[in-house]
Amino acid sequence: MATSSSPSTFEATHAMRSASTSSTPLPAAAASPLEPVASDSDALSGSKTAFVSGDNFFSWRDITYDVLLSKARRKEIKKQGKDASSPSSPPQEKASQAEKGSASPTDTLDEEKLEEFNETFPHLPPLDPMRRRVLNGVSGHVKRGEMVAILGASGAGKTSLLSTLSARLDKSSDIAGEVLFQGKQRNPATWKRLTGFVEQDDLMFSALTVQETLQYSADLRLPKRLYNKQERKQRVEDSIAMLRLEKCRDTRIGGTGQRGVSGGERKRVAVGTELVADVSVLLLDEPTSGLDAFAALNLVKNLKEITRERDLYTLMTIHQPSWNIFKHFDKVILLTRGQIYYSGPPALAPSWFESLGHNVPEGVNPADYYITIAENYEKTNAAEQRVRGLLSSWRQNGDSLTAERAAKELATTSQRPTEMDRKPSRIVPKSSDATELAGTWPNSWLHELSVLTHRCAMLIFKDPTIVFASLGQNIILLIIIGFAFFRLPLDQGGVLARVGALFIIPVNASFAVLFPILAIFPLQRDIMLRERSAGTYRISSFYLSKIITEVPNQLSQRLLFYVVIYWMVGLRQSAGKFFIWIAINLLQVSTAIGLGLVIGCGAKSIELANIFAPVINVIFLLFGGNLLPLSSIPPWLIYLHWMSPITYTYSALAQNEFRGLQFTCTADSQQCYRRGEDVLNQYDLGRFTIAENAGFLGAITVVFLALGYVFLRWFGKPSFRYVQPKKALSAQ
Ligand SMILES: Nc1ncnc2c1ncn2[C@@H]1O[C@H](COP(=O)(O)OP(=O)(O)OP(=O)(O)O)[C@@H](O)[C@H]1O
Repeated sequence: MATSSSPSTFEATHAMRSASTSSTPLPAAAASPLEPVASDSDALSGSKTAFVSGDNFFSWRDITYDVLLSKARRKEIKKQGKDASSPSSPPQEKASQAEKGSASPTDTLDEEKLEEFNETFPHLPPLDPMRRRVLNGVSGHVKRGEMVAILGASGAGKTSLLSTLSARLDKSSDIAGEVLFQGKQRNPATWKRLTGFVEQDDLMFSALTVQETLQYSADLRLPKRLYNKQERKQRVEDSIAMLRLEKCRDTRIGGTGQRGVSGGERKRVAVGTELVADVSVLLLDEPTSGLDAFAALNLVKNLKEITRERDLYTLMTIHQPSWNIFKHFDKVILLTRGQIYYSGPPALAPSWFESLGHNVPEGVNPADYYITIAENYEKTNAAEQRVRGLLSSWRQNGDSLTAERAAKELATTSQRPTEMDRKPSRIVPKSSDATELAGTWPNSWLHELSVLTHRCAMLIFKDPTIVFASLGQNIILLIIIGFAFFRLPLDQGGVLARVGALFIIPVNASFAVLFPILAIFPLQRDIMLRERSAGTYRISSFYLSKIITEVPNQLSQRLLFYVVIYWMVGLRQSAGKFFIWIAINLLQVSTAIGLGLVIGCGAKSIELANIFAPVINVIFLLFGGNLLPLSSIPPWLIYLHWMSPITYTYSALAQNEFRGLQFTCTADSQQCYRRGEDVLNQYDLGRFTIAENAGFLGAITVVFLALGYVFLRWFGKPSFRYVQPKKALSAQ
């Protein structure tokens, strides 16, 4: 494969090269008050990058994104630093690194390399040896109504660029550069509502239909004061039509083990959940992944139409597109090692690469070819030179090429690229001026609560698998426990069996309630995180909606169990005692719901939740029952006894049953309890009254629910970070 940059077959190459050497600013005629242009000669000192910005542009310049190296690697580097400063550091190490050639600017950071880096990129923030530079001086822009793709091999930095531009970044990374939307800094108060971000793992509720999914999104994201119910419905209808989802509107989304919409339709629905809102920027992370070539092409064509129709700024990452798909983009940005090696219309890519001596072999998909040549898959020096050649050619000449094109784009200043072939949009956003929404939520807290509660209830009704499974579990345990303790007699055997039954019933409840909650809550939490990163609703309304639906759901499921088991075991025949039995057990179920929410909100994944839940439950039953007498619990563990809901449930149920009960003794009884009070004294179950125990259970429920809320706030806060001009390596 030839790697030289001559002979040139690209007509613009000559012009480009001369432009780059003379550092020609953009033609003055191109600039207008509406479309301010920052060119080579202004803005960031030292930057060579042409910067196109203005009312019709979403632009970014010299983006750098540095991530912390792993702890072990940082330790190693620190150690190496110390060793290097000692005279005994091995010189051959440096030589071998230089020979290999680095994969990215920060893979090895000897002084020579730092110097070379600073000479090549004087306008970028210096490298930090403790960080890895994932994006290195990336610039570009999307014009209104354009669809742009970011392409590159795995690990090239595509998702990082998309995340930086969307501002969805974690706190540990360092970012620098400049991002302008319509010529201004992004406003943190409005940006998340202006952008629709379609994530790669399109999490959705499998039980809801396409229409329901879109309707809930519209009801939550469109402000009620601007859109009445009918208009929100209409927006969903229009989105269904735009995304060609008519045929599957009543089909469930589906998921693992549940038939639903096709992969392509699922992606469209994910796009739809963003598009029902008044977004201006549509960002998509690998929307075609997992789709066959036909479905992928259809999706891209559809996205292009929508981009035109709604005048969006659309930017997506894409992995190995077919040439057919590649051609559909208005512009493509090719990335390798966090740097651009081509940015421009796809139609001009062949000439650019040919000018560098890279002719696409016959029968090879050009898009694949361009991505492949920018990686050193062969792990040879020649391949390394090829990759470096591509990068340096773009650095030297590509920017000028971009500048030339930008000048042309700007010359057609107020015209959108597709003004001529645009259809009038079905959807006319009412809150496109996002300042209207700045600092406020789209809807009132009560509206959020009502929509979210409705959705939670629908999820229970429409996917009763978990409810049926828990009911089945309750019935099986009812039969086993009921017959094991069936109609207990009032003799000494009946005393011990009663003690066992009154302990095992709350223990069973704590497991039976906790696990069904953990089976569904983590997914709901992840969907909440995605929805909240678009500023959709408050955490408190989400959390309360969950409590409002989960409490009656669990209580009603358990109620039947408690009624029947009371009769089967043959507990006290008194209405008052029966209702106390029900009340105490339901209070304990509330503590189990609270614990489920604490674990569900606190554990980062369902796997972790399923590890924590049994451990916590076993601790509570061990220290809360009569397995371990109070006197034998070590003092430093005694608080576990007082924290356990089983302690109070068991004590209250035992008092309710045993107080005033008489037992018979036979001559051969080794130990005889004649009165129920003797049993309570023996097991130390009368420390608090029934009412006090009920109070403690109520208090534990409140503490658990509050703790769950704190965890949810803690882990559920989306992280947004905005680069600020000239504030290198800082973040908000
Ligand atoms: N927060 C982070 N911490 C550590 N490394 C990171 C972080 N973010 C990105 N990286 C690294 O940066 C590189 C680029 O990642 P990115 O996800 O942007 O690649 P990509 O081009 O989207 O790849 P893919 O197509 O496989 O998704 C990868 O090597 C990744 O491991």
